[in-house]
Amino acid sequence: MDLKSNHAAPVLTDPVPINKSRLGIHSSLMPYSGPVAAFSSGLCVTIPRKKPITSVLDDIRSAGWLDAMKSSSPPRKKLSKDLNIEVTSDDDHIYSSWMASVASHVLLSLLKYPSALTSFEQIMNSAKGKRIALFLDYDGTLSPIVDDPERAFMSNAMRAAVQNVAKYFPTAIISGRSRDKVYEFVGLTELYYAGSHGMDIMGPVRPIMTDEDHPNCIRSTDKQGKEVNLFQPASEFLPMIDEVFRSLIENTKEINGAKVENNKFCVSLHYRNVDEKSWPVVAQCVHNILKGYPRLRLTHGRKVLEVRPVIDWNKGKAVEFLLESLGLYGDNVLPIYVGDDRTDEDAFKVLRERNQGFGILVSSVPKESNAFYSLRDTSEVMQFLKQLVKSNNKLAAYK
Ligand SMILES: O=P(O)(O)OC[C@H]1O[C@H](O[C@H]2O[C@H](CO)[C@@H](O)[C@H](O)[C@H]2O)[C@H](O)[C@@H](O)[C@@H]1O
Repeated sequence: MDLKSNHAAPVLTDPVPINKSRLGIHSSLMPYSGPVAAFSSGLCVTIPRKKPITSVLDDIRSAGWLDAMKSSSPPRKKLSKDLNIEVTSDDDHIYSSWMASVASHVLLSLLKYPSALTSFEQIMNSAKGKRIALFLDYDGTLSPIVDDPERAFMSNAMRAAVQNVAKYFPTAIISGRSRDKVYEFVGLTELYYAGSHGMDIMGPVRPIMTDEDHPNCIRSTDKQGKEVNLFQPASEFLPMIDEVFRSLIENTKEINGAKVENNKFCVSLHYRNVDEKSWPVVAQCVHNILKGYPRLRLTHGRKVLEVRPVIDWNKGKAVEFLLESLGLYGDNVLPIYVGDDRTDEDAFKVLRERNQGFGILVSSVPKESNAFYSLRDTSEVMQFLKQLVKSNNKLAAYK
C-alpha cells in the first residue's frame, strides 16, 4: 500500500467505543444487547457473561461515559493469545463467530495500518529530499503503561534512542501530562516539550510569529536559561483547573484506588486501580463537578478521565504550532507523529488533512485510527527511532 492510497483511505474515528455494526458483526452474534463489545484503547474484545451494573446513573450512561470507560478497560477473563481477545461466554458458536469476525478485522487492520517497521523503506522513500520532524507522545509510546502514573519511567535505552534521534531530526514530545512532569521523566534538553495536551508549549524563539497570530505566546527562559517562546493558550483557565483539581481530590478520597493528577491546564482522574464496580461512582463524581463548569469538558484516555478547557486547541494544533515555530514550512517537511492514545488522534488527523507526513499508532490490537502506520509497543517505537538514525547516517555516508 503506498502512501497515496493510504491518504485516500476512508477512516472512521470516534472517541467512544466502536459499535457492533461498525465492526461488521451481525447483532444475532451478540450475546446480549447491552454495552460494550469493542476494539478499543482497552486493547481487547470482551463477551461478558453477565449484564453490567444496572445502576441508576442515567446521566453519565446517556452521555456515553460508562461505555467509554469500559472500552478503555474491558474485564479480563479468558484470553485468546494470538488475537488478544477476551471471552467470558461458554457458547462455542458465538465464540467461533467472534473469532471469525475478529480475525478478519485484525487482517483489515494490518492492511490499513501496516507496521512502520516493515514499511520502513516506503517511509524513507516518501522522506527523500524532505526534512523529517518528529513528534512523540509520552505515556504508552516512550514509556510502557503502568499502574502508578508517578512511576511511568522511561528506560535508559529509550532515553538514549530519543536523544540520538533528536540529534538528526527536530523532535518534540507532546504529552497530556504537565510539561514539567514530562521533562522530569525524559530529562533531555535536546528536545521541545508540550504539556497539557499541547496547551503548554515551550519552543524556539521565532521572530516571525506575531502577537496577533498567537496572543498567548510570550518570551521566557528555559531551565538552562536559554531564551524560548512559551505558548499557553488556556492560561486564563489555570485558577479554574486548580479549583477542579482540589474538588476532585476532596470528592474522590473515599474511592479506593482513584488518583487525581494535576496536569496544569487539565486534570486527570485515574481509575485504573479502582474496582470496576465503583467506576460509575468515579464518573458521577466528575459529572457532578463539571456541571458547575460549563467552560470545561471531559475527554477519555487509557483508564483515565481528563477534564480540560473548552478551547479550540489540541495535540494536532500543537503540532502545527511547533512546525511553524521551528520554521518547518512547505512541502519539503515530513512530520511524523507517534502516539497511542485517543488524544493523539487529533494530531494524526491534522497530518492526514494536511496531506503531509503521517501518524503512527502504537497499539498491539486493532483500533480505528487516523494514523497511517502502526507499531506494536514501546519496544517497537525504540526500534523505529533507531532505524531513523541508521537510515540518516546511511544517507549522509552517500552524500
Ligand atoms: O499524552 P500522554 O503522554 O500519553 O499522557 C496521557 C496520560 O498519561 C498518563 O496516564 C496513562 O499512563 C499511566 C502510566 O502508565 C497509567 O497509569 C494511566 O492509566 C494512563 O492513563 C498520565 O498519568 C495522564 O495524566 C496523562 O493524561
